[in-house]
Amino acid sequence: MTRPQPLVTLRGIGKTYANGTVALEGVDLEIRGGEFLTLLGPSGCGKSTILRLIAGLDAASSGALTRAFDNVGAAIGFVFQEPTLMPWASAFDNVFLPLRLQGQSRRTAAPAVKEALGLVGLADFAEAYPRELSGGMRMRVSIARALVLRPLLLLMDEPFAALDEITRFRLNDDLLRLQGELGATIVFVTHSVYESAYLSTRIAVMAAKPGRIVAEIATQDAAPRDKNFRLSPAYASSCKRAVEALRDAVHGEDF
Ligand SMILES: Nc1ncnc2c1ncn2[C@@H]1O[C@H](COP(=O)(O)OP(=O)(O)OP(=O)(O)O)[C@@H](O)[C@H]1O
Repeated sequence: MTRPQPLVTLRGIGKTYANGTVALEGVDLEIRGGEFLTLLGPSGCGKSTILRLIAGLDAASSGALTRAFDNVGAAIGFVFQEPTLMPWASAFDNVFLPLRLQGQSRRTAAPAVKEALGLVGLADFAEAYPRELSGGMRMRVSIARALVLRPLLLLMDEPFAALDEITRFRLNDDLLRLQGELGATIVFVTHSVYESAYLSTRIAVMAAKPGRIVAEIATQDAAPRDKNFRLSPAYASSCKRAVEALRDAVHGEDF
C-alpha cells in the first residue's frame, strides 16, 4: 500500500537569519494528513521558525519545502501564543476578519462566523469585546478566527502557554474534539512534555544551536484521550519517552 502524499514535506531545511543566527540545520520532516504533530523542545531551538516556514511567512535558506496544496492563505490557519485580537472589535468582528480580507460582506460571512464561534463554545459571546472575556475565552476567539476559513492545516505556536493549568486542560480537550470534528491536521508547538504527550499522535523532539529534530516519538497507539488518559500508563509512557529524548537533546546542559 502506498502512503498518502504528506501535506507538507521539509527536506534538509536550514534557516540562517540575517544576523547570522543559525536557527535550523538539516531539518527533515513530513506533515501527514490528519495527524496531530507536536514540536517539543527548549527555547530557541527553532520551533516557531519551522511554523513560519510552513506558513510561507519566511523562506528557508537551504533545503526544499513542498506543500501538497496551492493557496497557502486559505489552507493554513495560524494561532499565536497571544490571542492577537483587535481590542476595539467584538468577538464576531475578530472572527470575521479573514473573511472580510477575502472581500466577503458581514451578512454573507455571518453563518460561517457564527459556526466558528459555536465550534469553540462561544456562540453566546459574539457581541462581547476582548476585554470582557477571560484569557481562555480570548484564545478560543483566536482559534475560531483561524478555523473560520476551514484550513487543511492548523499551525499553533504555544497557544495555551499563558493560561492556567485547568483552562489549559480544558482547551486541550476542546482542541482534540475540534480536530475530530473538522478532520484538520495540526502542528502544535509547546515546551510542555505533558501537553505534547496528551495531544499528539507524533512528537518531534528538537534541540538547539543549531535547531534540529533529534527524535520522533509516535504516540498514535496510546489509549483514547478521554478523562482517564492523563492517569493512564500509556500517557506516562509517552511522557517518559519525551523526557528521555529531551534530556538527550539538551545533553551537557542543565535539565
Ligand atoms: N528574525 C530573527 N532574526 C534573528 N534571529 C532570530 C529571528 N527569529 C528567531 N531568531 C533566533 O532563531 C533561533 C530560533 O528561534 P525560534 O523563535 O524559532 O525558536 P523557538 O524554539 O520557537 O523558541 P521559543 O520556544 O523561545 O519561542 C533563536 O536563537 C532566535 O533568537
